[in-house]
Amino acid sequence: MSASQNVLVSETTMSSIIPNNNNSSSQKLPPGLIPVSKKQLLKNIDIINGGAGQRINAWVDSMRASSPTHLRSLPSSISSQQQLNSWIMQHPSALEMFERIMEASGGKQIVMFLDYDGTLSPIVDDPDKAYMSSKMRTTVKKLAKCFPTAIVTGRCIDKVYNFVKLAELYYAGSHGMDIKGPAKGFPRHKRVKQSLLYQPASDYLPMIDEVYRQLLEKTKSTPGARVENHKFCASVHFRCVDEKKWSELVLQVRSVLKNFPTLKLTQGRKVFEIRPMIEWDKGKALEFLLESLGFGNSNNVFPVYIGDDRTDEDAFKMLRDRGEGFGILVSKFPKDTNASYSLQDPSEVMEFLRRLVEWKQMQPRM
Ligand SMILES: O=P(O)(O)OC[C@H]1O[C@H](O[C@H]2O[C@H](CO)[C@@H](O)[C@H](O)[C@H]2O)[C@H](O)[C@@H](O)[C@@H]1O
Repeated sequence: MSASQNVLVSETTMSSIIPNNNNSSSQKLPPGLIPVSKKQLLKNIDIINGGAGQRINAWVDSMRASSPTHLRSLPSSISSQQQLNSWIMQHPSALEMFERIMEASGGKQIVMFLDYDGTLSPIVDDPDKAYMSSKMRTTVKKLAKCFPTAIVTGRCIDKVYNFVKLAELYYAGSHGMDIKGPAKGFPRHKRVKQSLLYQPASDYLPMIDEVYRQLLEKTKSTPGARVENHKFCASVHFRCVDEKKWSELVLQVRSVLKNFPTLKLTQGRKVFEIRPMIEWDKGKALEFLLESLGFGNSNNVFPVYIGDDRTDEDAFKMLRDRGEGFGILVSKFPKDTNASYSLQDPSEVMEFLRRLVEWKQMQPRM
C-alpha cells in the first residue's frame, strides 16, 4: 500500500504552531520551557501563512481522511480487499496471535497501557457520552489486579476518570501531560516508592484556558463544532459539523491559533488537538511510567499498548524503539502504524484483556 493510499495522513502534514509576528511579544514561552527551535517556529509561520502547501483545501482533505466512515472506507473492490488482507498479514489479530504473544513475553513483567476513546469505549458523536460498558470496566478492574495498568488518553484525567471509575489504575491524561499514580491502595506496585504526580506542561495552564475560551467564542457560529478543555490541551471536534462548513471551521481555528505561537495543532479522529509545543507525548508518558515502575533500564518488562488514534503512534513507536513489548492498533481499516498487531474494535479489546487475565490466573505463583 502506498503512503497516499493510507487511511491516515501523517501528523506532520497537519501539525502547525501558529505564530503571529505582530503578537509574538505578548505570547512569551512559559518560564523554564524552551520547547522549539527558532527554525521550527519559522517553519510554522510559513505553514499558517499558507506556505508549504498548507492551504485550506489541504486541511480539509486531511480532515476527510482522519476518520473513515464504515461505508466510505469498506473495501469495495478486490484490490482494496487485497490491501486489507496484506495489512492484516503485517498486523495480525492480537486475538489470533494470543499464544504466540504470551510466549514472546517470556515471563517478563507485563505492563498494560490502554487508550480510552475508540479503545475501551466505542466512538460516539457526543464526547460526553463515550461510556465504557460495565463489562469492560469489570475486565479492566481484573486486569489491574494482574498487571500494572495505565489509561493513556487525550482527555483530562477528571473526565476520563468519570468514565473509567477505577482508582487502582495509573492515569496519563491530556496526552500524557498529566500523570497520576493509583489513588486506591497506593502504592499498588512495590517498585513505586512515592506518590506519583507529573505535569510537564503546568506552565501552560493559563494559556490553555485562554485558547479554549477564544476557540469556544470563535467557533460558536459553526453548527456542530465542539470545543473541550482538557486542562493541558484542548480539542475542537468536527464530527458533527457539516463537511461544507469544514473550511469555515479551519479558518476559525487558524485565526485563534495564530495568537498562540507556542501551541501546536495535531489531528485525531474528527478532532483537532491543540497542545503545548513541548517534547512530550503519549510515548514519553509511557516511558515515564515504566521508569516510575522501576523498569527504566530493565530488560525484564513487557509493555503492551493498545490504542486506536494517531496520537497513540508515539507510544507504539516508543515501544519499537525500545525493542520491548509491542503496540496493538484498534482499527477495522488499513492504517499506517508502528503497532505490531491489530484488534478490530473495543469488543475485541475486551476479549483480548479477558484472555490476558485468564492466562495470568493460570500461571504458577512465583
Ligand atoms: O486519547 P483518546 O482517549 O483516544 O482521546 C482522544 C480524543 O478522544 C475524544 O474524541 C474522540 O472520541 C469521541 C467520543 O467517542 C468522538 O466523538 C470524537 O470524534 C473522537 O475524536 C475526546 O472527546 C477528545 O477530546 C480527545 O482528544
